[in-house]
Amino acid sequence: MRLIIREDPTAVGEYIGNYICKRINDFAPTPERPFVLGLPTGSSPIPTYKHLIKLVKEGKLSFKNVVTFNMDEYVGLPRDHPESYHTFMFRELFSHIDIPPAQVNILNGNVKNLIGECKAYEAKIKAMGGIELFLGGIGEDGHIAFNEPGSSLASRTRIKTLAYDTILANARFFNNDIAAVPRMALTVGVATVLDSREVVVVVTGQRKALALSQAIEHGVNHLWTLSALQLHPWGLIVVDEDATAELHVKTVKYFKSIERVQDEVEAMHAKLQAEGVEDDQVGSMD
Ligand SMILES: O=P(O)(O)OC[C@H]1O[C@](O)(CO)[C@@H](O)[C@@H]1O
Repeated sequence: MRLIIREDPTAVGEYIGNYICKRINDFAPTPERPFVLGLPTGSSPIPTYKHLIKLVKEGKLSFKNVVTFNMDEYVGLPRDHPESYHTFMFRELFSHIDIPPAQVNILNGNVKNLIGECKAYEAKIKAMGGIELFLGGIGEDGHIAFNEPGSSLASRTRIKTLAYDTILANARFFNNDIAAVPRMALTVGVATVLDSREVVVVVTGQRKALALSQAIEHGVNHLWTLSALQLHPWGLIVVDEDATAELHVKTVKYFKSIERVQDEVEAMHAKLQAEGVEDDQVGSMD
């Protein structure tokens, strides 16, 4: 796992936006072989989305051959509600880029058969050949997507009852009316995220600092589901200075030293891939 530290949320968004841009361009997607991208909602990814929009407008990036799968959606909130994740994604990203709407996948929390919806979502991800890069956000309790504390680390897309902490945190999007926040969501599972070939997680702000330290300085456990990223060979967390507030100085120093050689490792990885060496022979970048 790698940890990249940037000054503030804007710099974090620029880093992740450029990173995703490079991954998509290196992949050279076509209609027959699209780049499959997982995406989150929340306030943390907004600077990344702003930067991706800028790159598309500058002609440096195209989503024409990108297929997206969102992490989660509330249950029972109308699709056109201003706080549905469907509305959020079109408002913050999809309406400003060149992605064909048919290539956007977002769970539908308004169907009768919610279990069927979740199974079909997993099947569609599989049919697309799996997710190339999953960008994720976390909650203050360390949940990734809506995999609340106590979620199985082997979980798949399913219905999830939101933790009270999450309902409180998300009330800010519902005029601080706790009663207006949906109680349930559909979410990809921890295992769905870990199945992706690469996972990038954005963590900004001091209120996420405890979750970050629990996820990277302690063992893998189901109470801080982001900690499962330790099991992934290609995990990257990009944070701002505020989010490092609970980390040990030696942890910060360690990851900063890794970043210094990051470019060399990436160059080596690209060279080995060009020579046809499989990913698992290359090893991780931690
Ligand atoms: O970035 P914010 O606003 O803290 O929101 C994070 C929330 O968004 C989510 O990514 C929901 O998809 C959750 O992981 C988390 O609850």
